[in-house]
Amino acid sequence: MSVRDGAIVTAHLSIRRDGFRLDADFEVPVGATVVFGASGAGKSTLLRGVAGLAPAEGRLVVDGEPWLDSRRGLDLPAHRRATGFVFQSANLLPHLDVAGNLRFGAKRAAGPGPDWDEVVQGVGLTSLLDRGVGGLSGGERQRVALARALLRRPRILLFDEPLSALDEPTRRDLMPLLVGLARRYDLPLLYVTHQLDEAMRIGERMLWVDGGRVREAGPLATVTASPDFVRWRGDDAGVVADARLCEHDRDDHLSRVESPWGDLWVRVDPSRPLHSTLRLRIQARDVSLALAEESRSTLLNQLPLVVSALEPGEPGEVLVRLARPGGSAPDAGGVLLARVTSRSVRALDLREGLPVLARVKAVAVVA
Ligand SMILES: Nc1ncnc2c1ncn2[C@@H]1O[C@H](COP(=O)(O)OP(=O)(O)OP(=O)(O)O)[C@@H](O)[C@H]1O
Repeated sequence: MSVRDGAIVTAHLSIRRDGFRLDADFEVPVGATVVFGASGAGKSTLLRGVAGLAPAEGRLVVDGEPWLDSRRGLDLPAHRRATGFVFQSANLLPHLDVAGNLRFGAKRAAGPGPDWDEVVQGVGLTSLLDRGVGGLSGGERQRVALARALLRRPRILLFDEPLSALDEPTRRDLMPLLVGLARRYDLPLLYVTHQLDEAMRIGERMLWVDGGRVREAGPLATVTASPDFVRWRGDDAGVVADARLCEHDRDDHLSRVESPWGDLWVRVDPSRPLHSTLRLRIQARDVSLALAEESRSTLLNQLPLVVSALEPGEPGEVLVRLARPGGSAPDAGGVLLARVTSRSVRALDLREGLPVLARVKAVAVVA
């Protein structure tokens, strides 16, 4: 299937609830968009508005089909919107076995899409079809919910914290599956989470929802490096980027990757194939700055970069924004952040345009 470019979903949703109002304008392309924000920001409300599960006003077009247009009096009910919704709890029908639950989704298929065998195999349910759902593990239950959603042949996938009730190993297992499916079936996916680590692993793009509004939207690397987002995250602030695996040094158990910040040595599972893409995260607190390269250091990763901006951080701290010399705009995802003391800023006379050496103490391979 070809990957479609451009916005597949365009929305202006206005939803009023007791004491809360969501006013969300956004566009979503094919692939995984995380809907991220604090508890109570309106993430679930936004998802329910798209699904037709919360009464909304405004306009919503999904894959060329208007689902909501208040001015024309159009408001498709939930059962006529081709959504594949997966909630935190799988909501399976307890009196049916796995196959029965899947047939329930398939019966409501909204149009062309993947067939039974493909979904059952793809989601890893072949050996579970005859099992009653009562005895399934949490991860297995979510697999069934996912397959049921796909068999509905949706035009959009809507996942509301689908992994939050699961343990960490099961979450790790399921994450690539959840995200891979959006690409495999050429679908937009809106994925609600309030956990930054999950957002960083899952998302290609991010909608940052704050106080009932979409505060920022765009590629994950751009939104998470934006000054407001960085200020909001405080000590947790950092940057994320996709990098290419170039070389395994099996003697030293290190691998070289090409990242938008420059080449880095990281610890990577040696079975990962060369040229594959890794997602890296570097937290601002793990980057320090020096003016010239010392010949010896225990730090492996020292990147020659240029100061592009200085932003106030916590009292006595400054967030230094860094870019490749003569490199791309910050939007391109090549920005690195360093959290340093105001005293060090004065001591090194840090200022815009100054070449520095960014010493990276820790690089996390998040996906
Ligand atoms: N059915 C409802 N009736 C009235 N108010 C509601 C209803 N559902 C949600 N709200 C309110 O709307 C606001 C946004 O809730 P929502 O569940 O969308 O937030 P959220 O960002 O998904 O939060 P969380 O991460 O905690 O799930 C909250 O103040 C909530 O109390």
